[in-house]
Amino acid sequence: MKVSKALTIAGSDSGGGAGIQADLKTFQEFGVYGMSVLTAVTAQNTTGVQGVFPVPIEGFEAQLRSIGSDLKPDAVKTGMLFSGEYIERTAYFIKKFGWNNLVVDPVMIAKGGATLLSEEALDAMKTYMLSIAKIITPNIPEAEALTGIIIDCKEARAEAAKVLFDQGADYVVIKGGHFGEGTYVSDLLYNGVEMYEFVEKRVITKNTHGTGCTFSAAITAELAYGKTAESAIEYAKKFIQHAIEHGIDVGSGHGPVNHFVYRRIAHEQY
Ligand SMILES: Nc1ncnc2c1ncn2[C@@H]1O[C@H](COP(=O)(O)OP(=O)(O)OP(=O)(O)O)[C@@H](O)[C@H]1O
Ligand SMILES: Cc1ncc(COP(=O)(O)O)c(N)n1
Repeated sequence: MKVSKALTIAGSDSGGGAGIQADLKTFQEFGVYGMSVLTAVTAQNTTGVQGVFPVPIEGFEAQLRSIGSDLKPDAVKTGMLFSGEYIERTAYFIKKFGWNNLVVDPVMIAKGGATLLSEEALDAMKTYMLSIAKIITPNIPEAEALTGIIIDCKEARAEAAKVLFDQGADYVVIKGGHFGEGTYVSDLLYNGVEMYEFVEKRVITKNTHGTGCTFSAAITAELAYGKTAESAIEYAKKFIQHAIEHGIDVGSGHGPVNHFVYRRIAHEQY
């Protein structure tokens, strides 16, 4: 049986809602064969991050080599890359193995405020990752950090999208989860020519752990199937909306979004 294959290069979330776990669950939901390379292990649950433990760099590189020497992902995503050194090595191996369809989710800070990317890594993210990214999916604070633009209105968000495009990504998606408290939440897509807005109703819920990881994993799964960037983003937006609407009540803090939402809805009909 021939299957589409996707690789995630990211950190582990022991709580299972974000990071590698969110990515693999999402790939599975899309029927895509998932592979993973771990940058760091986080001790984490719905209340926050209790510790961050990087995988030794030799172990990190060994995972990339193992995949590159045997398996060819149809699409790749990056999440928590931990530091400039891991970023530089990630870009090197992606180029060396000729992996295409790269989605860069420039994870920097967890929802609870824990740092997942060291400050010195900002330049490495711009230098190494943006130039090879097909799609970059920053949230508002990440787009601000990468561009130096304060995003307090739609015009500023569009300006930041142009700057990120000029830094090398083919498609820039600036997510709007952190954009005000309005009735709607909108993500902006810029492809170098036009700006598109994807708008959905804002879901009032505390269960939003892993929204960004799940959204970018869904885009990656669609790219692995050979979909265009535009249609991958459009479908991923619908997927994350369902996943947030059906968020899971586990733990005492921010529960995760629901990665198996389609199957669960199907089961509830019986
Ligand atoms: N309350 C909400 N209702 C509907 N959609 C939302 C909500 N919050 C976030 N989203 C959507 O979820 C996706 C992820 O957006 P967000 O801005 O939360 O990313 P993020 O901050 O990177 O996520 P994370 O906090 O997991 O790192 C986007 O498509 C965004 O529009
Ligand atoms: C390992 C890892 N990667 C990414 C996130 C961001 O997700 P969130 O902002 O929803 O906590 C996280 N918390 N942990």
